[in-house]
Order: sequence, then C-alpha cells, then structure tokens
Amino acid sequence: MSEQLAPTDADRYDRIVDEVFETVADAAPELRDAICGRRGEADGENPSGDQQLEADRWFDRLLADRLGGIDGVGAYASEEREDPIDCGSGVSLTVDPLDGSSNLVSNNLVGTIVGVYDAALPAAGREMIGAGYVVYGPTITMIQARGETVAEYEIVDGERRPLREGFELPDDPTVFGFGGGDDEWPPAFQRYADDAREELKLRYGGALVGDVNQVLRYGGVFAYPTLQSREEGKLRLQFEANPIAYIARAAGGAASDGDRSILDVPADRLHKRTPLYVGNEKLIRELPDDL
Ligand SMILES: O=P(O)(O)OC[C@H]1O[C@](O)(COP(=O)(O)O)[C@@H](O)[C@@H]1O
Ligand SMILES: [Mg+2]
Ligand SMILES: [Mg+2]
Repeated sequence: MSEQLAPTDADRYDRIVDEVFETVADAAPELRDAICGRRGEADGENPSGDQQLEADRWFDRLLADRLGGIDGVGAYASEEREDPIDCGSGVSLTVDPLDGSSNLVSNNLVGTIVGVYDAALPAAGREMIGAGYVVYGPTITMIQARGETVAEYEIVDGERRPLREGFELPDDPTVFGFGGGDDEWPPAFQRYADDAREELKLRYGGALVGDVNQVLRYGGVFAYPTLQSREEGKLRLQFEANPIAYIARAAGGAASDGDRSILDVPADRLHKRTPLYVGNEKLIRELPDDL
C-alpha cells in the first residue's frame, strides 16, 4: 500500500497560487465588460493620491469579494485601499485591480496585476510565492508565474487556455519602453536611453502590463525611472513592481530599482513607490551606477 505523504509547502503554494489565478481568470471577462460606462471619474483619490475612476473602484470591489473568499487567502491589499482586508489565515495578496486606468479615456490597454506573498504586508518581493497579470486587449490574456515557471494563457469564457508554457525572454531583445517625460529623467538614464534607441525599437503604450507584456514577448527593457518631480519613482512596489519583477525573474530576466534587485527593496510602507527597470538580464546589468 502506498504511503500517503503530507502536503509540502510547495504543494500548498502550488494549490493556492493556482486557485488565485483561476479566480482572476474567471472574473476577467466580467471585469472587462464592466469597463463600459465606468470610464468616468469617481469622487475621490486612492492612497497614492491618484484620482480614482469608477472602473478602479468597481474592479477593486469585485476582486476583493472573489479573491478574499478563497480558502487560504489571509489578506487582500489593493492600490485602491488604505489598508489590507483581513480575510482569515493564509497568504497575502497585493492587487492593482485596474492598471493603466488613465488609458481608459483613450481606449488603450489596461490590466490587472496580482502578487501572492507568504508573509504579512507590507513585505519584500523575496516573500512572494507567485504573481501574474491580465491584459484586457483585443483578446484577454494572462501571465501566471510560480517559482521558476511562467505561462501565458488566453482567457475564453473565464477559462485559461494555454498559449505558452515555461517560456523565457528571447535572447535577442528588440523593444524598449520608458515612462515619464525624458526632460525629467536623470542625466545617466538619458544616456542609457540614447543607447537603447540605437539598438532597440520603441514600443510604449502607457500601461505597465501592456509595456511589460511586449518585453516578455519580444525581449527588451521597460523602465519607469525617478523623475525630477517624482524622486521616488511612480510605480508602486507592492502592487506593481514586485509582481512584475517576480514574473521577469521566472522568465529568465531581471528587475532593478537602479541599486539592487526589486525583490530586495525593503517594504516599509504598503503604498511605497519605486523606480523600476525590468527586462533581459543583460540590459538590466548595463544600467548606469549613477541613476
Ligand atoms: O502616464 P504616466 O503618468 O507616465 O504613467 C504610466 C504608468 O502609470 C500607470 O498607469 C500606473 O498604474 P495605475 O493606473 O494602476 O495607477 C502604469 O500602468 C504606467 O506604467
Ligand atoms: Mg498600475
Ligand atoms: Mg491601478
């Protein structure tokens, strides 16, 4: 008779990460449909001081309800809420319900980003056990990473249909996309950008998920550096940079804040911002020291 083995941490993590992204996939068509009629401003700002749109709030409420109800999820934190919601015991989720919401006005790409941490929040990226994002584009796709493996799915009727499993960033990078006005970038980053323009093709859409998705597909680098008017950068460490860094690492790439791996940046505040440089390892290694 075969002996019944107790589930290991790895089994438990596999199960919960998969259930989280199964739930996100199930909600994705409903979320995309809900954008229609909710592209206007809501009455208020989020904890980062950004004007909220009606869709930001709607996405957040639906995801809090669905993800917070999963057995084994202990906390739901979102870019749109001051504090995490206590959901019992288990892993902590960080959610950017609607990434790129300023793109709604011009009807360009938007997405949803989710990080899974085996730690109380705020937590460093090294505490993550999974991450993924949805792109609401001409079709809905989802990237899901767990450990060393990253997969891409197309979402049809709320189900994940595999497009690419266990893929890596292409060795020969071709695209770059840099956020913020170039007149506000640090001089060292302006020089890095000049070199990038010589080797790579500009592909920039104004939503982190869309811009990173192109880097994962074609190879290259995405950056949102510090700006003169935003010395701490624009993107949120917990909700945006950490999940993207986790995914990039699983795909054989790297992510930095200019000094160190994003995954090592201390998380002293839930809504902390950071500069982000992410893409092929070689291009991240070539970042200047004096950013
Ligand atoms: O248009 P800007 O201000 O340069 O900012 C673009 C960046 O801001 C973001 O839209 C921030 O995301 P949110 O919409 O979740 O606040 C990123 O997706 C994108 O990379
Ligand atoms: Mg965002
Ligand atoms: Mg957002």
